[in-house]
Amino acid sequence: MTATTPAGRRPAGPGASQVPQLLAAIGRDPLSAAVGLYRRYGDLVRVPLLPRRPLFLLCHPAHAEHVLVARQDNYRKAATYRPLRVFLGDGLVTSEGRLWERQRRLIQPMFSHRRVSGFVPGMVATIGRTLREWEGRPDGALVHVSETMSLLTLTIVGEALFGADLRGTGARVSAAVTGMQDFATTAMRNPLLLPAPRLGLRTTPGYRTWRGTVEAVDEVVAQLAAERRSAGQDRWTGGKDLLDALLEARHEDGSALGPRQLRDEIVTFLMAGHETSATVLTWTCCLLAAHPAARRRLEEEVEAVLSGRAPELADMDRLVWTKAVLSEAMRLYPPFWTLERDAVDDDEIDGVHVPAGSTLAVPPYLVHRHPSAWENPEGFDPSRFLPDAAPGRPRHAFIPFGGGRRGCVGNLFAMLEMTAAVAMLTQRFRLELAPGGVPRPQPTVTLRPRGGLRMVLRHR
Ligand code: HEM
Repeated sequence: MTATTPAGRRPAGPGASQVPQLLAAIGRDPLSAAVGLYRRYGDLVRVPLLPRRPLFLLCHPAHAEHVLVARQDNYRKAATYRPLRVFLGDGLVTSEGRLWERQRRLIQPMFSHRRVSGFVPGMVATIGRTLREWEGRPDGALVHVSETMSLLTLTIVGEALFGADLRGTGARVSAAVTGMQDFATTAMRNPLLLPAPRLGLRTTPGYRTWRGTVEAVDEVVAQLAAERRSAGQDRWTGGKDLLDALLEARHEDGSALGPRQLRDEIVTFLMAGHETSATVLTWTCCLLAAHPAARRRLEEEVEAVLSGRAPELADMDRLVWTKAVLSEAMRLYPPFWTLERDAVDDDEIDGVHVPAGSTLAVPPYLVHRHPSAWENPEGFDPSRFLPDAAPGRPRHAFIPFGGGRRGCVGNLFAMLEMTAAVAMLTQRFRLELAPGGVPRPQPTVTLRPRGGLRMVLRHR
């Protein structure tokens, strides 16, 4: 199949009469629907969802670069993020314009290389504590990998950014985030959402339960802000954390962040900073079990670099295969499997007219499999991420952290915690697939293994 839509031609895609059928398919499984559209029509697909406001599916690395980087000023977070906005408010992920710029300026320094590097000892201690629970389990026990990874990454974010011990409330927050994602996903598939967002949300099944979930998270968040530890001695950095920065921030007129903005930011970081990394760690465990040669190489690297001791910051650069494995897991199962934007003004992509108000979906899941950039795209092959393995690969063929100014602020944080977690897990255990094998991905806001992931624990 030719992937590119020739310039100047009307883009390929289903006709208006096929839209109801397509909406039903999106409702059932949006990932399969996107893959189906790509296979049938190529890498620039136009779907006439609403009159004058079509949906474009863009799967080529050059499209990703166009929307996320080259013409980023013309694109804002899509209306499909509205269900998320109800939960995250105007936090960094969902805000726009000057408000977003101000927040990003305030928060970015907290994620500098120096600051984030300082989190490594705390991350390692938390990972060690989490894995000790598995050490007590008998060989052959079934462990809940996705749940453990979720609690692990939530605990790390809580401690690093908010100086809070979330081990007690963690399971509640984690379950709430999952509930929020499920609801947001159902809402995003509600055909009423785009023309009538409020009605779309209220008519989505589970709306009431979901409001309850939001309130439960709000309680935890309010408690976090109220319990701000003043001494800070037991904080990882020994210095100021994100919560301090938010509490101390002042607008140009000298006023502090209001309680609503503070709440939105905390909820945003609890969500964006934990479920994503947890999902990658979960898929990584699963892929390693399915590819024993890659796992053996990982075990050898971890032994050669660490000789049985805990990882330190200086080791991170030397755990080259470990990081390649994580990148390959993110290529195949990018947590944010689709990124969506609305066009502010008219644009042209590959010679195709994109009217203002169109929604553009750029799915990393499909960009990461585009044959122009990836050989054997469906295969698991971490060596493609070894240094100098693919000098000519377009930069935006790999966009697990998005791109441009709205790219992930926590990417280094995530890479450090995930590298340490995989290395420490490999030192102690080997995880085997339980009957049923590799689960199918479930496209919610993040791409989770359907039904969670349980694996068989083997001690090394
Ligand atoms: C493997 C882990 C992670 C992945 C794959 C990931 C992916 C992404 C992606 C794709 C975006 C852009 C979304 C869009 O363009 O619509 C994003 C934004 C963001 N991420 Fe991450 N993320 C990860 C970990 C983290 C962590 C650990 C944190 C915080 C500690 C974090 C905080 C954020 C925030 C606040 C934004 C919004 C940035 C902005 O719009 O200015 N993420 N992330």
